[in-house]
Amino acid sequence: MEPSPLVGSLGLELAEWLGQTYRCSPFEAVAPALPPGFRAQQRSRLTAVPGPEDSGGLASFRESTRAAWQELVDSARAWEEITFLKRIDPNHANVARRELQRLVGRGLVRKEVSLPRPRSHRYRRLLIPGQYTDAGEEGESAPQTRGTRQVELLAAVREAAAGYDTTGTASLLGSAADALLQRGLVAEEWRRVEPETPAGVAPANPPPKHLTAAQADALNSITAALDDPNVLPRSFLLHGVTGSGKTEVYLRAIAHAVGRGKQAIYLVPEIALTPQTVGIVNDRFPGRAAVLHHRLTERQRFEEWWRIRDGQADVVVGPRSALFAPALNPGIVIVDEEHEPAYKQDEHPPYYHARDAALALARRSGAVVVMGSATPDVSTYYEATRGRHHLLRLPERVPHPDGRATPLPDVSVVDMRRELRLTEALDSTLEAGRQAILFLNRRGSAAFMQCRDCGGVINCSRCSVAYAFHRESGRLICHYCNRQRRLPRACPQCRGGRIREMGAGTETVASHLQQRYPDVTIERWDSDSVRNPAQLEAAMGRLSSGEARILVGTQMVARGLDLPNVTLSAVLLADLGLNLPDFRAGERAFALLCQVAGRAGRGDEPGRAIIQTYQPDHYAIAAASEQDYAAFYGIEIEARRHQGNPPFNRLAQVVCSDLSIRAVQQTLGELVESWREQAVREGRDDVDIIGPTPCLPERVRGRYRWRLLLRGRRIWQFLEGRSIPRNCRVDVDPVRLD
Ligand SMILES: Nc1ncnc2c1ncn2[C@@H]1O[C@H](COP(=O)(O)OP(=O)(O)OP(=O)(O)O)[C@@H](O)[C@H]1O
Repeated sequence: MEPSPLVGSLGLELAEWLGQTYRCSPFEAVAPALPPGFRAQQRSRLTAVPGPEDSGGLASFRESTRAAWQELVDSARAWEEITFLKRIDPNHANVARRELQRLVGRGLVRKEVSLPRPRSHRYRRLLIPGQYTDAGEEGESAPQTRGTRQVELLAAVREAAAGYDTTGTASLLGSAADALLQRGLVAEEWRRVEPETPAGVAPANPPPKHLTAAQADALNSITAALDDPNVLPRSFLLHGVTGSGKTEVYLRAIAHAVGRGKQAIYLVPEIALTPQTVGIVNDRFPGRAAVLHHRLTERQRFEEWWRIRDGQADVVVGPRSALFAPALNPGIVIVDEEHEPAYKQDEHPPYYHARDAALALARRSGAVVVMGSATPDVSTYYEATRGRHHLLRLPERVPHPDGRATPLPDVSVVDMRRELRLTEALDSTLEAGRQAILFLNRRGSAAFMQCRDCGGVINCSRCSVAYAFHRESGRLICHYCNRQRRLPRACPQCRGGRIREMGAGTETVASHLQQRYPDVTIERWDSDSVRNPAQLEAAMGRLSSGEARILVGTQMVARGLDLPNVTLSAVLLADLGLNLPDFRAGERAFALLCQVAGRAGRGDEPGRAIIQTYQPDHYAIAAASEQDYAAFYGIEIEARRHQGNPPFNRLAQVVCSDLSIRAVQQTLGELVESWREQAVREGRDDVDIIGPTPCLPERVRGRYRWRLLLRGRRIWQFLEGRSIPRNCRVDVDPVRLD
């Protein structure tokens, strides 16, 4: 039994904020604060309620239910719910559950739900050599009296210097182990298993001894706020160019907070992609860091949750959900790469933004929030210029140890209509013994397959998008619903045989490069080739050691890599994503280009970056080529002001999804009509209702999707109390327009 509440008062206050801001139910709002997998971990125990001995009240129940209840009464103790349900009907859990619900409703059974803590420690059984040897045991004949399995096991135990681990093999060992134990040839030892925290990639260098002047200034401002709760605002935007040492500022600020007895939450956009960060935090706070990783098993996350709750971890590193870790005394929250859309939960309610939730947490707890980025979100930057956050700047890269400046890479924009300069740059980079990172925002071999005869494209039958082709597996894969099929020999429309690959993806690029540089080890990082943190850590190891010379990949390669030997970075087709019907397309492209460019020239040798594009004059590309945030921001903020988009207004999208397109259109048609009428009646001319329009893609997994967009300063008040149709979801402050 857990006597204290699982969610403390701070968690409840945050849940209330989530519920109001993102329009979700109280349970949805509190769910992120509950221990991971608590449903699976919870125990319900049943006791018969003393008193109603008259089993006549049971007449309307099944016979098996009556019998089970009687047995529960007779046993005079509590039962696990599952045991009781099985007695009622082992084959029909739903029927049994309904019967139980009625028993509880009638007051015949009391149900108590508790959430047991994980056992304080888990142990592993090891076999070690025993005190007897063959000779000392039963004389010379002993070995012959043993079966082969015993002989093999004994040899294995004697060979395993650190003890023979029986985990996973226990049932196989069975009698052989027992026999050896009995004869004293082996002995048992139970060793405590420490919770597994992903180690990440250990840092290559020791922590720097001195901060740069800009780092020291930034750190002083943050520590002043940590020391004095009256410093307002409590939030900082750390705007530092790539390689300016933002991480070091975070780590020292965390150490300061921890030194004052507080806990720290360090958010990263995608924990699996940041093994270097995990490695650094583990190195700086050995044994005191908890890493929350969605690829840990539910059990492991549950254990980490309790470690944090029990105050055994000072620093929690994790993705957006780590914000809700049960840190009882949070002193600082770091939001690294705060511009990343991954901070928005858009898979299930509550559709929260972790950066905004961190600010809400800070307002309620007095904690300090540090948001860092080389390319801050336009809205965050705007708020900082208006004094809502302190603005801290790291305008230059950390200089070399000998004091020489480390320049930002020299970026050239290559107009793909005229020239292809990348191969020469790659040749010279490899000749100089350096490494290169190539980014292409498209995985697979081909973006789509097109028939040369009729022009038809092979589309997924459940989504209104083309299948991508993956040559390695020889399959067509839908990147929206993951449906797969074999590549047909003939065009499904005209039966022609000339189906061709269109639009190269990372797989094609890697294979072309391998043909061009047969002796060079090439790493490919995308969600097809890197599926778990262990693979990523191994690949990181090959890059750090210099074994791999070229890295090709999707967005995974743009995030936070700090490899000093990389002197060339390239964006293979910057246009992808630039022309999406989303007002943030320019911002996304700018951030991505700067991040990719920023991977080059972080060591002793200056770097260069190449951006290939068909639109060299686009303002986002032009600004990225100068790595000039101010120039980009100046243009972008004026466009936002002109269009009335965030930060000048807030948005909410209402997405309706249904199997029938008519149902979708009808639902949204009626909704928009009634909301417009209500808005007029209520005199609310401050909210625009835009749409309905089809989402992009319009159909996913067989369901049609259309949306309404609300735009205004007080969206929240407008939505308050309005009912939302069942087939619609509301996403307040969306970061992507569906
Ligand atoms: N004061 C310092 N003295 C020497 N080296 C430093 C100092 N601060 C940071 N570094 C080193 O500089 C490199 C770049 O730092 P870091 O990765 O923190 O930059 P960043 O601003 O987070 O970059 P990005 O935004 O590109 O991820 C790292 O190798 C780090 O160890």
